[in-house]
Amino acid sequence: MSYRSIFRPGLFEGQSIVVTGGGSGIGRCTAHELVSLGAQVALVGRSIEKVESVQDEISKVGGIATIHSCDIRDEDAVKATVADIIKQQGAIHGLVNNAGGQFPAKLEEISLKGWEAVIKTNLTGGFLFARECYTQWMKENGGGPIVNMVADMWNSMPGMGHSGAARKGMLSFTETAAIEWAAAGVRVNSIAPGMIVSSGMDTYPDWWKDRVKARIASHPVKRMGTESEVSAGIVFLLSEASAFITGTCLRVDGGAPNIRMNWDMPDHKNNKPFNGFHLAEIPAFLREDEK
Ligand SMILES: CCCCCCC/C=C/C(=O)SCCNC(=O)CCNC(=O)[C@H](O)C(C)(C)COP(=O)(O)OP(=O)(O)OC[C@H]1O[C@@H](n2cnc3c(N)ncnc32)[C@H](O)[C@@H]1OP(=O)(O)O
Ligand SMILES: NC(=O)C1=CN([C@@H]2O[C@H](COP(=O)(O)OP(=O)(O)OC[C@H]3O[C@@H](n4cnc5c(N)ncnc54)[C@H](OP(=O)(O)O)[C@@H]3O)[C@@H](O)[C@H]2O)C=CC1
Repeated sequence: MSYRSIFRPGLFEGQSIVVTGGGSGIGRCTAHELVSLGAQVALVGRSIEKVESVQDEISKVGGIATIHSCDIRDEDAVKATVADIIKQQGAIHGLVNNAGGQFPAKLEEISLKGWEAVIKTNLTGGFLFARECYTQWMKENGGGPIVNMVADMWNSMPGMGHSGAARKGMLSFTETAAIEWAAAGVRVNSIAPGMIVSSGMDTYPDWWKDRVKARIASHPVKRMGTESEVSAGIVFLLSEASAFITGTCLRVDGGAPNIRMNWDMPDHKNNKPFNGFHLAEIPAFLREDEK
């Protein structure tokens, strides 16, 4: 993987930045971006093989990455991992709380175990990692930026009820942490990618992938985003360029608003589908001709 960043070389020189979920997709891309800007990174994930392979890529370009196998839902494991990162890297100057995931399913098909697996992955795990980075390092050492991964487009999105609930919770956590930890010099922001081409959706069922493809036609910029477009937003939020920005959420979604609000307007007169959706799919209360 070869990286040429649009940001100023040396932007993160001498900094140690943690990237959870750094073994694939957006996390892997962000790790490369940060290393190309002078940082050393701590890569966290459940699978040691995945973070190890990114560590190899990074060492091939002369960068430094430490690797840490940890399930972010396990409080003791998170405490030990943050301590180990501090021991190995000597400091934590920033945290990218990127690890996350879910499975597409209707609400009635989600078991309690499935619900809790997703809520803990996308809300509790991020809280635990941020809390430990704060208490074990940032609080007493001048603070640092924290970037939390959310997904604004899952607000009320059918098939993503568990993840949407967790991500909205993470937005609220971001706002509260930004206020409580501001005095210690900690900035806390969220980033909300829209539809991004990444390895993350490889395991999703075909009906979901078809649904994503169908959305492209009605997307304002008619394409999905890239991992590096998300990484660029993360880098901005980690950098001094965003020094007065905290407690907010940066959308990287090509202008696609909340999915619930993003109903396509049909061509009523000709009863034709518009932007990929047939009239019959538009709820009656939105149809002008039935008012
Ligand atoms: C049109 C709009 C387009 C929007 C695009 C949005 C694009 C979003 C993309 C991404 O976020 S991609 C990146 C995300 N990456 C992933 O999602 C990775 C894959 N997911 C996971 O790793 C898991 O989902 C997980 C929950 C995070 C893993 O948890 P865990 O390892 O603990 O899971 P399990 O032990 O396997 O299962 C726990 C529990 O969950 C139930 N379950 C799992 N899959 C399903 C399913 N497909 N349907 C229903 N239930 C499921 C599983 O059965 C277990 O419960 P019990 O059966 O034991 O009760
Ligand atoms: N791709 C997209 O369109 C969008 C993605 N997002 C979010 O962006 C983030 C990155 O996604 P993306 O790169 O696409 O997908 P990936 O599935 O490639 O990345 C998710 C990473 O999180 C790690 N992870 C998952 N669960 C845990 C856990 N319990 N403990 C530790 N690590 C964990 C995974 O590693 P391992 O399996 O080894 O633990 C994996 O490396 C996720 O939070 C995702 O939901 C948000 C909006 C859109």
